[in-house]
Amino acid sequence: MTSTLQISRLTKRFQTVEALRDVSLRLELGKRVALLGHNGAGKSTMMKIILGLIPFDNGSVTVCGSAPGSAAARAQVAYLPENASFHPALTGEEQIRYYLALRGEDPKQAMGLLEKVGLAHAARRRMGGYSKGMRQRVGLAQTLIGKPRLLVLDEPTSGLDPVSRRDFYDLLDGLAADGAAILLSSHVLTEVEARTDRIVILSGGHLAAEGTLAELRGQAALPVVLLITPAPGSETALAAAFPQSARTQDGRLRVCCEQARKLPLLSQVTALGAQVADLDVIPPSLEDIYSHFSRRDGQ
Ligand SMILES: Nc1ncnc2c1ncn2[C@@H]1O[C@H](COP(=O)(O)OP(=O)(O)OP(=O)(O)O)[C@@H](O)[C@H]1O
Repeated sequence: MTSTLQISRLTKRFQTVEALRDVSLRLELGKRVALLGHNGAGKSTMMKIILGLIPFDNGSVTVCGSAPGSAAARAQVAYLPENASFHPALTGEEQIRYYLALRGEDPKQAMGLLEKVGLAHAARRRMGGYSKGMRQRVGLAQTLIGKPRLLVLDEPTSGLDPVSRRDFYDLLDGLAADGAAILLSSHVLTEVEARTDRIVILSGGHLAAEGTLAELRGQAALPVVLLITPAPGSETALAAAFPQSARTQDGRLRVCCEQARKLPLLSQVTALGAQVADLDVIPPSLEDIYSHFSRRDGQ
């Protein structure tokens, strides 16, 4: 697979603070990668280095095969800051036309780009009257100029309502399907869990974990939870069958088990036949996994 971003043993210091330490990462075309980490973990520093805005001390970084900040790299990369701000007197269309002209592209593409982010209906309204979600869409339209191969998005959904968040991720899905690689930071783990391909956890400037959700689950080896609903009249028998269980407020039995014990336990539950009304198997969430890797690092 083609790699749009290759980071190898990257280290960056700010005076006495080691913002990034020995971080290695690869980002493939068409992949959506979430960059997670506590405040101060090094996410923005990594993004600034990828964009060529600040130098680094050690290691190597290549963006589509070129040095970050070089003309070749900048032609392939787009960036959306967390709080994109625009002149309130300009319309969305005027703003995008302006950016297109700056990039040496035909300003006539503006409406097409705004249409792509679902903002064509408001393109001729002044941005002073736009909601936060609409401004984020203008920001995203700006990132699409010149069909970049790498999109770097700093907390792109912060401040958006649930529907706007979902729409935003739908847009990202389309861009990734068209072949763009997307690196986004977020503190909203539930949306990241469902809408990205790989997860990178930075902790205190180093790479605490990296992989698909399934891979991180495997590495963390956290327990699985089984929620067993007893059939009416079988509550006592089931509680006796699973002495390690705890009863939930809604009357279900909660059993925690290691991954390796999951299948034997499921067999035990199914063997109880009609005594069991229902069963839910709950794997560890990204929040559990994130806490695990962060705690392991003392964060
Ligand atoms: N220009 C700077 N000068 C000095 N220290 C800095 C500078 N920029 C970042 N740092 C330090 O580097 C570390 C990483 O900061 P960074 O902004 O990359 O974190 P972050 O993960 O983006 O955090 P947040 O989620 O709060 O945005 C922090 O300790 C921060 O104080």
